[in-house]
Amino acid sequence: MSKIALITGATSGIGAACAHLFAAQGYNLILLGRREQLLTEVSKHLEDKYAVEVKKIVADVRDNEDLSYRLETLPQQWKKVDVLINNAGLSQGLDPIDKGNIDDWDTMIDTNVKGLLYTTRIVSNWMIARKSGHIINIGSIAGKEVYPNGNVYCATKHAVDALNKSMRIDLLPHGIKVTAINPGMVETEFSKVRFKGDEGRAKKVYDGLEPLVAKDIAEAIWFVVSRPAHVNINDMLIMPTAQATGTIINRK
Ligand SMILES: NC(=O)C1=CN([C@@H]2O[C@H](COP(=O)(O)OP(=O)(O)OC[C@H]3O[C@@H](n4cnc5c(N)ncnc54)[C@H](OP(=O)(O)O)[C@@H]3O)[C@@H](O)[C@H]2O)C=CC1
Ligand SMILES: CC(=O)[C@H](N)C(=O)O
Repeated sequence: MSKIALITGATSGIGAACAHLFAAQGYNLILLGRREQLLTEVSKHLEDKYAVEVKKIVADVRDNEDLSYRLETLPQQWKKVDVLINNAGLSQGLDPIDKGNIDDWDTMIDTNVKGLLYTTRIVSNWMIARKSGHIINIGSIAGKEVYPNGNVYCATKHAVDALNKSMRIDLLPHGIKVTAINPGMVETEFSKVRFKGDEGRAKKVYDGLEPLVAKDIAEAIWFVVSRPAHVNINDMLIMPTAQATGTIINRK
């Protein structure tokens, strides 16, 4: 029987790259995101290419009622989730604390922290019932340090760091592995979303350096997931060679 991975934020970037890699390894997938068309395209491509089964969940992780309904009404065999990748997340804006947009703050907190909690609350119970599972939380270098104007995004990723450590303690008696993957600069839709569609500004973020690509992070996640049963990698920080900290970057 094939293993199952549930990936939130699977319509682009790191989540979509994980979907590809896990499908290539023969995993059946539950893919979650808000953009239905992209979810359909990714799912169809993977089903055709790798002959795996894919369940799509078009949902917003901020909406606990709808998310719970969609997860709890999955057929029983789809609740045997082996790997949960809590990846859905975003940054909105890059402003000093006195000028921040309150709606952006709410969006980041509701998605990056509360959405991750809502998903974990449900899926961890499925894992506890089977006394096995692996939860991968996508944090960030922004969860290890802060950078100018990163304030609320950094706070949400520090919260992910704390939750990752807490989850490992709480789920320890149940044999569930918990790992944080903390990327530096990865060229995805991340900066386009942060700058609200301003492609020029988004591109500038990666000027003069070779950033990570989503596949680099997916490969690290696969490495973590494919360790022997007695090995857990607690925390991984992955940066482009040209990036030393959140803001110290060697640009050519
Ligand atoms: N790129 C980078 O430099 C870094 C990224 N990260 C983290 O990696 C994770 C993935 O980001 P990345 O791949 O780079 O960026 P992308 O913007 O390419 O992907 C983000 C994904 O999250 C999904 N998402 C966003 N909001 C919601 C929501 N409310 N409900 C459900 N899904 C949602 C998006 O899907 P949809 O819009 O269809 O809902 C999309 O699939 C995030 O947690 C991000 O914070 C961490 C460090 C660095
Ligand atoms: C600084 C980073 O590497 C990260 N992509 C972020 O912008 O938080």
